[in-house]
Amino acid sequence: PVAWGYEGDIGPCNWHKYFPKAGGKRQSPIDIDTSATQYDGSFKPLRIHYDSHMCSSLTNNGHTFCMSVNSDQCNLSGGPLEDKYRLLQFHCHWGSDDTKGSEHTVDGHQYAAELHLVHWNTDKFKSADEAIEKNQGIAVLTAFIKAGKEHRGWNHVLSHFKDIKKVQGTSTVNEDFNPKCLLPENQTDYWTYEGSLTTPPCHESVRFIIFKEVVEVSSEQLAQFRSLCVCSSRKRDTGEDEHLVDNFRPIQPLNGRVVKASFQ
Ligand SMILES: CCN[C@H]1CN(CCOC)S(=O)(=O)c2sc(S(N)(=O)=O)cc21
Ligand SMILES: [Zn+2]
Repeated sequence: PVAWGYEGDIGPCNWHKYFPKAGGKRQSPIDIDTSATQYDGSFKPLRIHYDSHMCSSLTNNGHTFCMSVNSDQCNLSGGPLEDKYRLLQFHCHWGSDDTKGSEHTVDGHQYAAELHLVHWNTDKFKSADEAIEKNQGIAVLTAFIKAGKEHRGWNHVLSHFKDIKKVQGTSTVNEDFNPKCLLPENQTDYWTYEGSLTTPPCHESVRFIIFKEVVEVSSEQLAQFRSLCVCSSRKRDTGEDEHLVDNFRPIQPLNGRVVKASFQ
């Protein structure tokens, strides 16, 4: 597999050389210009049904932490979606300080981090591997994160970070944890548009559903995100491990796409 990253020669400006879809016309992330969004009154209520008795595993894949979920009881439907989608994994993107880190921006404002809950279309496809390459294959529930009061739900995930400090570190999470607790209270107000995976291979298969309400976590919790190492490449001349920061892709051209809003 081709190495890619977020800085230097293997950074986002060169992804298209090895991953041609990264130069496509419906790439993500984008800036949400709230003056240009279009209200769509036809959306049905979003249905987010997650159970909490699910075994999952937390991995440091060298680009972010990834909580893989293997419960067929975690489903998403309704809203702008025509089909039923199953939760595959969730992860986050963040920056080296609280002033940057989200992938999408709102009227040019970048948040400290961004949560992605990745789902695949089980009505249309037989496997996630098939769905990730196909139009309407993936739906990503997205919540912005800012520094504020401590988020107790996140501690269930962060408590496992010591086991995944190194790349390819994996920890099995068997506790009673429901990822729904990571979402904002208001789940009726969101923006949605058709885009892509924000990492290589950047398949143009993603429907993004982005909540308007921002979730708060403490600065200490954000610092724990940044404690994860890339560690796969050489140690800096200071001998310290390279840390996994600024793992957000820059915003991409809208190319005429319209961002729909579920609210007026
Ligand atoms: C580091 C690799 N990230 C990707 C891994 N997967 C695709 C598998 O490619 C072979 S995936 O479908 O789970 C997703 S969703 C997603 S984002 N940031 O758009 O929500 C990125 C990826
Ligand atoms: Zn992501």
